[in-house]
Amino acid sequence: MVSSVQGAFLKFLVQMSKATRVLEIGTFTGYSALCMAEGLKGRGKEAKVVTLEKNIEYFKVAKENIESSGLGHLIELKLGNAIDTLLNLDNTVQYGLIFIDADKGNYINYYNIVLERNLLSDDGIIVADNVLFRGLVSQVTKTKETKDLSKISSTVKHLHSFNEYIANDRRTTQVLLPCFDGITLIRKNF
Ligand SMILES: C[S@@+](CC[C@H](N)C(=O)[O-])C[C@H]1O[C@@H](n2cnc3c(N)ncnc32)[C@H](O)[C@@H]1O
Repeated sequence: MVSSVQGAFLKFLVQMSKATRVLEIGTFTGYSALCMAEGLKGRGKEAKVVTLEKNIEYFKVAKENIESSGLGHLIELKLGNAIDTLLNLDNTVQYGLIFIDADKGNYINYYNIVLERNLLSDDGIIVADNVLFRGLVSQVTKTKETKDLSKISSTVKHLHSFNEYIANDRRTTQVLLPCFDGITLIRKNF
């Protein structure tokens, strides 16, 4: 779950962007969805955070939190595996900000589906969380030199692969901010 400062940062990004639609991959208790919904206030009837969660217990907790927040009209929860949900989302609707914060092994898949299905608006940004994972991601590069990657967790390896993958992807421009747990901002190239 994002910290309160990161929540304020997400709200700020939504306010700065022209987004009326925000897509979140990974709801948990709904905290970051609520922060981003705060940033959508005053953006009209179309304004919505669509947030995806596969775990029914977290989904129920998030639903309760969102309903009691007074921001329920700005948030739509979708239960299910995010890959399936993304593949079935109406792609005539584009999102101005897409926050990737679910299972790290699927970050590359989420990124590719978002771009291939054209879910990101032309002036939109993708925000990917935990890309430095407690500073451990840098260990992958160091350990590669000694060739002993067995002690590195799969989460950390997945995030390293994601960082390398997007850095080599000519479809987008990215900036990795070494704040919070590492956060990358990504926009489309033309
Ligand atoms: C780090 S938490 C999200 C935290 C939330 N964004 C926040 O800051 O308040 C990640 C969430 O993604 C969900 N998740 C993991 N894999 C998923 C998948 N394949 N599809 C949908 N949700 C998934 C987990 O159940 C968990 O609730």
